[in-house]
Amino acid sequence: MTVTRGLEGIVATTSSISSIIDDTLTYVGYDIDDLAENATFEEIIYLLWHRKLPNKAQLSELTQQLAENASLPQEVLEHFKMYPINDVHPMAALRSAISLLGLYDEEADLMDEDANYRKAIRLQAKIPSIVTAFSRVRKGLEPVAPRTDLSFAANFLYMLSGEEPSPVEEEAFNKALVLHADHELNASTFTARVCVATLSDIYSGITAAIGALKGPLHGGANEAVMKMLKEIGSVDNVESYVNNKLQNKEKIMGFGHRVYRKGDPRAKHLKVMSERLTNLTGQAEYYEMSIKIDELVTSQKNLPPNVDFYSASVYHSLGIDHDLFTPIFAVSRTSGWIAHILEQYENNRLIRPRAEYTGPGMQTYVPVDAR
Ligand SMILES: CC(=O)SCCNC(=O)CCNC(=O)[C@H](O)C(C)(C)COP(=O)(O)OP(=O)(O)OC[C@H]1O[C@@H](n2cnc3c(N)ncnc32)[C@H](O)[C@@H]1OP(=O)(O)O
Ligand SMILES: O=C([O-])CC(=O)C(=O)O
Repeated sequence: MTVTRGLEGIVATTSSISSIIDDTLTYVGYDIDDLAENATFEEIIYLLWHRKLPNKAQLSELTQQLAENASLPQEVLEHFKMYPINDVHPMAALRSAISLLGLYDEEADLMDEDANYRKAIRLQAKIPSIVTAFSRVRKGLEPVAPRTDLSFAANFLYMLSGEEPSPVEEEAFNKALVLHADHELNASTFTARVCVATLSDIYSGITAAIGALKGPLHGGANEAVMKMLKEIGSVDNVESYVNNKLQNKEKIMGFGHRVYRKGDPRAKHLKVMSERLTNLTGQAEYYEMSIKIDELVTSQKNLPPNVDFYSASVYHSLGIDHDLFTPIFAVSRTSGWIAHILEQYENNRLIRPRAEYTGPGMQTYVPVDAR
């Protein structure tokens, strides 16, 4: 047996959703740079699920379906009040709430294509309501009902704060959603595909994916980056902090990637946004610390920043609580997870690799009294 630790370089499936070739990321053949500058997140959802950009009528139908399905069952809202609220990480709350949502979907176990598409809409529509409602309930505030006249991005920020975002905030948040939507066979997407390849349901697949995204080597890195920036505190402390970490062979969060070698193409868009938003909100120090960390880690370790690095200061500038950064990643990535889950169902085979056994050789059972 040849063991490939971490499945590095192993091609485990075919997919027509997104690709990373020579450090270029495309969704269904469209360059991420083009999409980041021009597309709305609603268009991206349609693109990933249908493998083509929507025309006006298709886009307005999807937008309407998302708006109509955004409300949460009262039972899910009530459930938040039962959590040990101060101790619960929003990713754990989200993982639990998505699983719970499945209990209130009468079609949860229906596996036909149309039912799965209806569930896809419901999940994508409700996940922003879950994240924002949890965030408010834990602060003792009432959830804000979704509006039907706002874009997906604006609605999220509105439900979070209760105030309509400015055009600059809406544009930045939309771009962040577009950039995080899909990424080939990353760990959480692979998890979703492994789960549903047993012919389990879509709620189980998304719940499993959220669990995988939560870890700091994957989506959890954006929150860890913000923690690092707070810990460093000022530009003057960056050099000693980074040198110390690297000397101790500790990882700097937000750097490195399993697939990209020259750099993550999404990071440059977030870097531009970080500069703009930190300046606009009088928090330029966060951008200045970030670029200094970037210079040091890139020059000393040849490790460029990934999508999680500059997104931290972007979300911070938008006034978002730091432990909501990874749930926001999940709100966007749900579009990609769903696309992959539906693709897996279309051409399914159980995913079941092997392990090389390294335990003891054959042993004889000894009854407990004789041990
Ligand atoms: C959305 C996303 O999931 S993007 C990734 C988000 N995760 C992070 O930002 C966490 C920090 N980065 C990392 O832990 C890694 O770079 C990963 C997990 C992203 C990729 O991991 P792998 O491909 O398995 O690389 P691996 O962890 O084996 O690292 C290879 C070498 O680079 C070093 N390295 C990798 N990333 C970093 C880092 N961020 N800081 C310092 N050193 C690093 C490792 O220490 C290792 O060095 P060694 O060969 O001297 O032991
Ligand atoms: O592809 C990966 O391994 C991680 C990543 O960048 C993502 O999921 O966006």
